[in-house]
Amino acid sequence: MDVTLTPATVTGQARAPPSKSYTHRAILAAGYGGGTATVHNPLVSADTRATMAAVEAFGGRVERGDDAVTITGFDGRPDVPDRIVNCENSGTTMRLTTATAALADGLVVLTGDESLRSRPQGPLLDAIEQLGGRAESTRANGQAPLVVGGPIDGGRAAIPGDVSSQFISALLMAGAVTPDGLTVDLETALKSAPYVEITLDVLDAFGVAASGEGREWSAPGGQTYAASDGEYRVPGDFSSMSYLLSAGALAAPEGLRVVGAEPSAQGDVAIVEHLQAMGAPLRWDREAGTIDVERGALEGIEASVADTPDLLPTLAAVGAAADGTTRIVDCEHVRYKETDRVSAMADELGRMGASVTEHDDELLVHGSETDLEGARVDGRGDHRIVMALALAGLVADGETTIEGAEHVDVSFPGFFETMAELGVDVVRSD
Ligand SMILES: O=C(O)C1=C[C@@H](OP(=O)(O)O)[C@@H](O)[C@H](O)C1
Ligand SMILES: C=C(OP(=O)(O)O)C(=O)O
Repeated sequence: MDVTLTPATVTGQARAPPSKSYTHRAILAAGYGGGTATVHNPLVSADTRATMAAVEAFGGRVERGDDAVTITGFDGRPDVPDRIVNCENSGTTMRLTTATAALADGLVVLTGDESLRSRPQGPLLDAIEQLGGRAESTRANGQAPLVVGGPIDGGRAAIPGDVSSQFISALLMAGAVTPDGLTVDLETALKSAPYVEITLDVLDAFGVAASGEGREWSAPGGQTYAASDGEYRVPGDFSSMSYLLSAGALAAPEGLRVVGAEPSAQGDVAIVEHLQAMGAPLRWDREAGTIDVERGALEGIEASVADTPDLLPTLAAVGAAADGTTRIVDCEHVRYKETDRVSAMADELGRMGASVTEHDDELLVHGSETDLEGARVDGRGDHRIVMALALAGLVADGETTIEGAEHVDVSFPGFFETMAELGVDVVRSD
């Protein structure tokens, strides 16, 4: 599906979708449990449905209700699935459940779509082998399809910290139910570190201890996952909110309110400070969970995405409409996502007339709203590229057509409906 946008102003109120990262972890944590847990306010999207299906494949039961998912877990001992585990487009699902597979007494086959089959899994496979499990890439290239099995008892594994934090999250989640517990030694400094904090936050809510700092992270073994009173509530998603808040900063002369913005461990709350630093009037009432933002005279900033890789497409798009240079640094790991997002944003914003310079670990966007021109752009089959290009389309001169707009279903299924409710003319075509 293509979506065509014309310049617009936005106003009114929008609800933040539930957090994708918290939802994945809550569903899998409940899956590791022995009893039943209800996850309230879950994100139901293509990626989280893949995690639900994986929990079912490992022997859990997942029932979807109104604004809740009820899960009966497999009690720390996953079945050997009678089917492949299809992680679709979701890196989080594949990494988290590859470690689950290492607990199975047999072999598990994990795969995904073309994008996921090109993303790095090698360090996690090596770690599982160090722990005595079997972990292979069928093409011997460190990518899915994967064949993984165990059961591992725990132990100690060394792994790089700068490819994906999901490897560490995965090993801690699985390590807690091993007999011996699991310690991860990082060979390089951790990137995307707040996502490991999200993991610890969810584990804590399920009564599971894990800890670490710097280069050593561990989960004692023999633990049981159980949510307090069998209930867990997912907070709002700040990566998804980054598009709504940026739409306000770019195009809401009368202001825009985002609700569902309660504080949590998400590193992507940094979008609030980035937009303020760029000059957008923005107020976050943490108690009420509301953020009010208005259009501002935006100027370029320097921002590190070491901890917040998913903000790169948003920052690049806003930077393209801000005056001066936006310098996005520490971004090499953003190349290992659904697509190489550094080069995708450089190319697609370039098609809209922006001047963008790409380096290995840095993206320089030389912005000016008056230079952006509507164009036909490729969403690269990547939800975040689609949503970021929609932001540029709000302020570009003329029509912007985004190809592959349906991919927003991965993390923010109602994105274009929300934009339309805020006043944007969204025209869909095949
Ligand atoms: O654990 C998670 O929920 C995520 C971790 C990050 O990936 P990396 O740790 O691979 O950078 C992030 O980009 C992804 O969208 C979600
Ligand atoms: C990279 C992302 O997710 P995942 O790694 O789960 O595919 C994302 O949501 O931007």
